[in-house]
Amino acid sequence: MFSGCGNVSKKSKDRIKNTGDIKIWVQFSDETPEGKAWQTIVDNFNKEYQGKYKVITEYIPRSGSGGGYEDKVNAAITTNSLPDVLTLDGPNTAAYANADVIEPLDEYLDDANMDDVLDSIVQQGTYNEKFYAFGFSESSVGIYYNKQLFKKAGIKEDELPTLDKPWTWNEFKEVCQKLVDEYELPAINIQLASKDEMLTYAYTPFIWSNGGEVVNQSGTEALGYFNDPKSAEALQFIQDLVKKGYTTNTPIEKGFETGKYPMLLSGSWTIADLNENYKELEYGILPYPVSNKTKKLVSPTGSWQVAMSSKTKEKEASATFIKYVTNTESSKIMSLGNSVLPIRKSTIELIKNDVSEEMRFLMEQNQKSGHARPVVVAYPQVSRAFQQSIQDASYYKENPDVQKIVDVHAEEMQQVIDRMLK
Ligand SMILES: OC[C@H]1O[C@H](O[C@H]2O[C@H](CO)[C@@H](O)[C@H](O)[C@H]2O)[C@H](O)[C@@H](O)[C@@H]1O
Repeated sequence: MFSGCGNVSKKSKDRIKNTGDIKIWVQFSDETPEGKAWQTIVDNFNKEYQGKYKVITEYIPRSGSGGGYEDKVNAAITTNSLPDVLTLDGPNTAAYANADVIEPLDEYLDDANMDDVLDSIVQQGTYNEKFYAFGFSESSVGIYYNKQLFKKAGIKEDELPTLDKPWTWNEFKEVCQKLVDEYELPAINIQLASKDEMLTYAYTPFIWSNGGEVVNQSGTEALGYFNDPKSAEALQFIQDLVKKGYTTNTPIEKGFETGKYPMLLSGSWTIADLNENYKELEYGILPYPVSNKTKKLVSPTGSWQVAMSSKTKEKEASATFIKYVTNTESSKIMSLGNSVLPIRKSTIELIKNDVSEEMRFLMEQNQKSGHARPVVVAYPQVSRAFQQSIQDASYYKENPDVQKIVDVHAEEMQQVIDRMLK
């Protein structure tokens, strides 16, 4: 009898808590273009579902080193205090799903028109054949260049690379030399100083372009892949850029934006920043430089996603919001507001005439050469080892032997992968 009473009272407690209000954590600030676009979507949702569901967002920006948000999520996992819905980066899906932090969404998606969603978004959110996390934007990275600095250094518009004829690594180095000779400053900020996921995200395409890999297809082997000479050659390319003074791991703050550096390696969201805060800058975007040997263009994809905490009591409300933030209209608001790539074919159709030439270029590059980061349960640790190997390579005086660097870090990756697979 006692136990019966206990159950009834627990159930009714759950019902009382089941109010339709949901809390969501996001990894950006409400003052950024992304935060503003997000709040518009949330306001629209709250209006449409007034009286039924209500979303409250907590904005927890990632710090410069990529921590902040992730640290808070990790702490909440241990104290069982995650919100109903949380954001997570695309390549972390396997780690979160494997640890049962997030809930599969498949049973809620019958009316979500999933055929309209880009394959890259479905793939990054899928683990063990279940769909766990829904990307709310897609991404791409390119080489931003300052039109005036290029012109003054004698680099003509018709010499610039295209998606069909990108610069090889050697051609890219020749251009860097020309710019360094002219301006006596590094030619490009490749964001080495970010020391976070940006390094894995932006530099793995160099490895793939050269025919290398970080891990094998099934994500079980790093040894023999990350330390294959083809992968090492890509790190050598990056080390050479630092060694020759073409780039630096201690760049001037906002050096490209303020017209000092001729080039910047960055994602599509930089378009929003430049258009808003550096209106004077005349810039364009160029494709990734390609391996001298293969000449294969590869660019990064992947983006932040929304997922339902496996502990939420508000499953219907959470799923309804996740579908809302990823529908055609919300994807349009996010893409135009934060200059990020759409996640749906219908959104691409809807906005293709409204986006800038630079954005259209990145959308095309994405279709032609986009490559997702590997699906590995130990992704966070593998990525950290990758980032460390880049850091090591960039300190070329201390670590001149790139093969040695990849040998050490491939071993480190293998150890964490093996531990996870046990
Ligand atoms: O503004 C869109 C997003 O831009 C960043 O994320 C992108 O770069 C990350 C590497 O730094 C990469 O891991 C992620 O998959 C890309 O979408 C930023 O870190 C995000 O907070 C932001 O939503």
